Amino acid sequence: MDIRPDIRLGNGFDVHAFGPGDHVTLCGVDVPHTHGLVGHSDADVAMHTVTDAIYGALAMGDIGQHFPPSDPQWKGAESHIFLRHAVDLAAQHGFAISNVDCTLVCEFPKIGPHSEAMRKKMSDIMDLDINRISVKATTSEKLGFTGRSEGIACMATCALVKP
Ligand SMILES: Nc1ccn([C@@H]2O[C@H](COP(=O)(O)O)[C@@H](O)[C@H]2O)c(=O)n1
Ligand SMILES: C[C@@]1(CO)OP(=O)(O)OP(=O)(O)OC[C@H]1O
Repeated sequence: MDIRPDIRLGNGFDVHAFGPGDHVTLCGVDVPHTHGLVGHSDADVAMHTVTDAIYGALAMGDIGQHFPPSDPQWKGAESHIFLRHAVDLAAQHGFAISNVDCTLVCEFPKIGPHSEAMRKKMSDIMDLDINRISVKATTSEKLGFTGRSEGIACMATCALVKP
């Protein structure tokens, strides 16, 4: 008999381009900025990335398969809908989320002053202790599309456990 707990790791990656606007929404927090982010939904690149990491850990597709960008239902949608769907899907399959770690890549806006609010927001949406949620940031040293401030990229890792 296999008595090991079932542990699953998933990763996520997403990019959204800057466009007109005066703020970006990251992890559900509105951060004032010189530009907005372009997307079919609210373009919350961080929340999409964490959502995809959970789907990845479950080996159950990706955000675009669950919420097709061709479906007008999701136009302008708030991304907590997608994240909560992934969390509920994990629970339906007997998994608890152990932890989430995400890294935003952009020169601006600076994430540090907002990271606690972002962790708190994700904690509330996921019903997960804030100490299990990490939000980090790095520049790409002015290299590449993030370095040219053409958009924001995000990477995330998620661990699921089935006791
Ligand atoms: N958008 C960002 C980018 C970076 N930070 C913080 O600055 C630190 C140094 O960034 P480097 O890319 O020069 O290594 C980084 O560790 C973050 O703490 C940020 O808050 N927002
Ligand atoms: C979130 C969805 C919803 O239609 O649209 P976008 O906001 O464009 O975001 P993306 O990261 O490209 O993922 C695809 C879609 O599922």
